[in-house]
Amino acid sequence: HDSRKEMAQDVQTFYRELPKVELHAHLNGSVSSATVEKLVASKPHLNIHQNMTAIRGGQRRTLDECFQVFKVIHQLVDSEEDVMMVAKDVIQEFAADGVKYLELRSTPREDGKTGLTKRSYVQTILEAINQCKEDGLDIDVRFLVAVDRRNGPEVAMETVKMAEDFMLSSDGAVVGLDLSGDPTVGHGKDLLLALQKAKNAGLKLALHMSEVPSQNEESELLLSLPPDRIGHGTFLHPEVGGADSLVEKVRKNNIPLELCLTSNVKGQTVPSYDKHHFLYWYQLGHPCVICTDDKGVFCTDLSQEYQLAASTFGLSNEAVWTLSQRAIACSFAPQDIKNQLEQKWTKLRPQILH
Ligand SMILES: CNc1ncnc2c1ncn2[C@@H]1O[C@H](COP(=O)(O)O)[C@@H](O)[C@H]1O
Ligand SMILES: [Zn+2]
Repeated sequence: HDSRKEMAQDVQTFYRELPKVELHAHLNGSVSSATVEKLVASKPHLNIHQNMTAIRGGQRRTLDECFQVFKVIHQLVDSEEDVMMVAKDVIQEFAADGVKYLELRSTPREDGKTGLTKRSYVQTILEAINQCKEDGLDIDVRFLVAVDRRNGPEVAMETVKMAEDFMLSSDGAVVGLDLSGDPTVGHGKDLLLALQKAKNAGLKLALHMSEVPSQNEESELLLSLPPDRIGHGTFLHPEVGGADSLVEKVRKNNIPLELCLTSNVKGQTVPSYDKHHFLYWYQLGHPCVICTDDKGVFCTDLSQEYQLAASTFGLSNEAVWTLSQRAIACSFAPQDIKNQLEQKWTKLRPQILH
């Protein structure tokens, strides 16, 4: 059945109309069931079914099982043509959900059989971004090149070099670097040099950190860079085995957190919505940005995530509006774009917040 229809019924108009900023979205995790259907139909020999690419309703998976799901999606998306369709669909879906500014991230992949190279992979996504712009979609899209921590320091360095090239040649579309991948594999210390190089070159850093317990040492190291944003940061604070020193560093540097409620609950790193670390950081007045992570895999969208945060933590519409507006400043957009977005929010406010 169609999960988008399921959602549309129970997300209130206010959250749909709310202008939103999405800063943490992995391309292949964001592929909707409608797009998966098209991919499955074009590759019948793979014998892949819808239920292998998405975690529906009240289902939970271990984080490990979530990473198996990405492998299935990667099998379905293995050519320039697929990457183009997926990127365009994902951008259109975010735009239709009221996202006015989107930072997509994706890990460059190659495939000998289709001729896909890591460079053509990124180039294709940038082309999709340009096409959506030409189509007049009301969404500004930027791109973060992702480093998969599983692939080790050499690939990380190679990816950083490519990201630097694209930053200079993409007319402002490539703004930063992401560090992601299975958090239980590899160690941040081996990637520090590559990350430092990216930062020195002017790429912004959005790093997954403390997504699982017992990574204080790695998080301490990564925070020394320091990154420009943190993905998840689920286990940074002392109440969950983190440390005061970590919290202090994050607060002192005012590093925004990208928080993904459904992803964390379905991936079982957080036991229930009301126990989500959003509350801890929000109560400190720390910059928190609500994001989807993998809207396709976790069957959600950004409107739904805002509604979830509001209903779980009792946020007024006013507070939700402020939350979405404050995300603008956390983006890696150039200052003139941030100003334009602020103006857009100011203009829309009386129509939507009554
Ligand atoms: C659930 N929590 C998560 N933690 C860490 N990394 C994640 C992730 N969700 C997604 N990714 C990263 O994004 C890739 C899929 O998109 P792309 O092929 O890059 O577009 C995954 O393979 C993983 O590296
Ligand atoms: Zn993520």
